[in-house]
Amino acid sequence: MAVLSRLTTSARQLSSLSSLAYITRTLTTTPNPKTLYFSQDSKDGERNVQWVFLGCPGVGKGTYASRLSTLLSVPHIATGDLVREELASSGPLSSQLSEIVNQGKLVSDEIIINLLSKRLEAGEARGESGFILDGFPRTLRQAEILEEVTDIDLVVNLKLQEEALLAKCLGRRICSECGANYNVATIDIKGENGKPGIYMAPLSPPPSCAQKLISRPDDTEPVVKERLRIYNEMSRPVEEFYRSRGKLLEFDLPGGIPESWPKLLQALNLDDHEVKQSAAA
Ligand SMILES: Nc1ncnc2c1ncn2[C@@H]1O[C@H](COP(=O)(O)OP(=O)(O)O)[C@@H](O)[C@H]1O
Repeated sequence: MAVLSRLTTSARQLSSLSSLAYITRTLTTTPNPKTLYFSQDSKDGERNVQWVFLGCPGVGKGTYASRLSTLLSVPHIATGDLVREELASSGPLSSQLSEIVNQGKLVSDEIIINLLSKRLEAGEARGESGFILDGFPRTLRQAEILEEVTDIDLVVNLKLQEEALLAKCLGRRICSECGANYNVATIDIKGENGKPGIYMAPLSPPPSCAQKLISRPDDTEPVVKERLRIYNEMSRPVEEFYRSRGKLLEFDLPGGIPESWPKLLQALNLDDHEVKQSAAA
């Protein structure tokens, strides 16, 4: 896969890539996801979608990226998961990574690109094509490198007010046995001064997972606040990077999954048939 070899080369050369030039354009057009999605038909010899999900910690990137990856039959690649797998493997990087992650900081561009290259390589060996990236790029430099190695079709920017983000991170639970994600928080923020309120019901575990729930060590209040601060400092510019290239689709979450999923599909122009199939799944 060309993307892989170019990304691997970028990973090797990263330290020398001190000033990758990028053109700041003032395009404010919104991409047309319908065109993007339907142009991917493999029968026409086109490749699968190459999408990116941006958004603050706790916004639900993983939830929606994972649902869309099933719908579009492309892998969902979350760099946070790659980091956690590396941590769990107790490999040479793991103690260095755990310190960084547990302080809410970003790991280096070089490490993250190496982990992503390895993941793409393994996927290529399994015959994967296309991707939905979640949590990458998170710095301007990562975005510039990605732009150099491949064409990203669409970038979905999920948005939610900060009060809800903190509550969602603190309410996040994972089944230690099957890895499924749940959320025990009930979010009920009243609208005021023209700002809309938002209600999100908890995503409760079934009895089979209820006794096995754990929290991520970086989902504590001080660490979440630091991750939000770092997102604003390091990742907001990535939104502008894609906005200026006409690739950014802004999506304000209207509520929990039942309200947001159909609206997201609508915003992406994925047709009724697919919506009904996925709602039934
Ligand atoms: N693209 C990236 N660049 C640097 N660090 C990353 C990247 N993706 C993940 N990480 C590291 O992994 C941690 C967990 O990532 P993730 O699960 O995506 O968290 P979040 O809930 O904050 O979006 C991050 O706080 C960061 O330390």
